[in-house]
Amino acid sequence: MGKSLMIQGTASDSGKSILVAGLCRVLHQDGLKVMPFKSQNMALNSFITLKGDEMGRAQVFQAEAAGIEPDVRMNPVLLKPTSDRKSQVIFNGKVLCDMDAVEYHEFKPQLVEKISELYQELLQENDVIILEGAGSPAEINLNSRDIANMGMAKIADAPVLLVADIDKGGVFASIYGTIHLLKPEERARIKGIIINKFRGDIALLDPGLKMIEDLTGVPVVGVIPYAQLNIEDEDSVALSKVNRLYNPQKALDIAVVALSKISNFTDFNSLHMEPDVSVRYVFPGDQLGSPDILILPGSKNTLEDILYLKKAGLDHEIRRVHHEGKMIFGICGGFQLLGNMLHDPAQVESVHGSLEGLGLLNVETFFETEKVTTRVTAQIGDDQVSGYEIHMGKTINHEARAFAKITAANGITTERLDGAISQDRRVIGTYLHGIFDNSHWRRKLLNQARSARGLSEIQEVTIPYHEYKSQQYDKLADLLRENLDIERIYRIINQEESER
Ligand SMILES: NC(=O)CC[C@H](N)C(=O)O
Repeated sequence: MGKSLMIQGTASDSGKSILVAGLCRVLHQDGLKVMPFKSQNMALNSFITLKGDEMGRAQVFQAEAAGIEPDVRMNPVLLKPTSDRKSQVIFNGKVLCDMDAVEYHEFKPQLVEKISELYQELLQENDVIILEGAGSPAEINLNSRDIANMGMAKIADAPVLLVADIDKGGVFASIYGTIHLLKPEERARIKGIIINKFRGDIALLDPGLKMIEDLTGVPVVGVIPYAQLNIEDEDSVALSKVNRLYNPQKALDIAVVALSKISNFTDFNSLHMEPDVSVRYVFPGDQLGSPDILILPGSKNTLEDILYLKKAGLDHEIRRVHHEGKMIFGICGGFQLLGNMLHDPAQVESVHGSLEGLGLLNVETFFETEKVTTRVTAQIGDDQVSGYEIHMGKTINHEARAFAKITAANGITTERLDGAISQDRRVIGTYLHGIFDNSHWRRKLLNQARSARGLSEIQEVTIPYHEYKSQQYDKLADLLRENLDIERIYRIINQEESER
């Protein structure tokens, strides 16, 4: 029977996901069978498992850090916001329906039993499960029906480590306030405090650590310095911190349009590994300039995003970049945006009915009520690539060329075409998320952009993305081993820490 440890935060973006990934790596390195778990995720950035189930992205990189294949049971509930009020509710990898916040709050008690059965199953299969909370456990208006923080800690009977972000300021108040807003039995679960994203002199911090320990009766088990690691983050809180400027020391300028409902922005993480590439995100009001490759990413709401692009004047700007002879690349929602028309008669995504797209690809998209979630293998020229599809839209290609030939979907051999390429070959659209993670094909595409600029091609292919990520997880584990009292954390996991 496995053991549990839960990481909760004093706020969103305090570093819970990364900490869970790092602890998964530490335990994995120590030879334990460890699995990440988050009962409920709210994110547009999702992933498709080998079985074709959809789950949150954070548990995917945590699973990689733990050295295991992502499994939908690691994230039973995924909420994908479709508008400011509604979310698509995904349970165990499949869409249940759209609900607003009140409907979901009413529905939650039905989930408790299911989640707890599933959790027991996972405990049987693992030595340790590291759970991640959501936001803060002190949302006192919602706590009666909580399944994400203390509600889940109770189901799992998990000791909790509370992480707080010192970079934001107010760290002691947020720790003290969070702990004191909890009920006594919840408070008793908190066995350690971690201060994250610290920059500065630890000698100055030390007296504060002692004081917060005395005030709360909870030991500080570590202070983690601010570190720059290229590790996938789950939601667009991370996107607001990304680079918005071209790094002129790099030969190729790749610009990704930051759509309002951007999904799967992790599609572009592997591009950061390339020595000749600068990746920047373009928000409304930013200069689009003249990028060598302009990328339109996925979108949870393509119709809303075409209106968003038009309102920001980015539609004209994207056409200008095309006229300048640059490459335009659309993935999923981005592919749909490039087409002539978007039709949503059943109001799957929005109430807008039919809208004109950017008109750069002769394709049109119809939104359907059934969602496609597949892991695929495909052929592009002589490259075999892998990727995954997550979409409700179906796109009819009137161009002469497709982008890829799909050869297997969810492990079953198939033959169908994906995507489209324009006549001038400079506009490319595909449904394949994760396409840039294919190192060999990625280099070919980058070389095409180099040739267009008269630059010589680079033959050397960088290390496979999964190897690069593995190195990053090891670095993260080193950072935690240096700055956390790992032995004490093991005692906490084993519930050997004496009661306060
Ligand atoms: N992942 C995406 O980009 C989805 C695109 C679009 N919203 C669809 O469902 O078809």
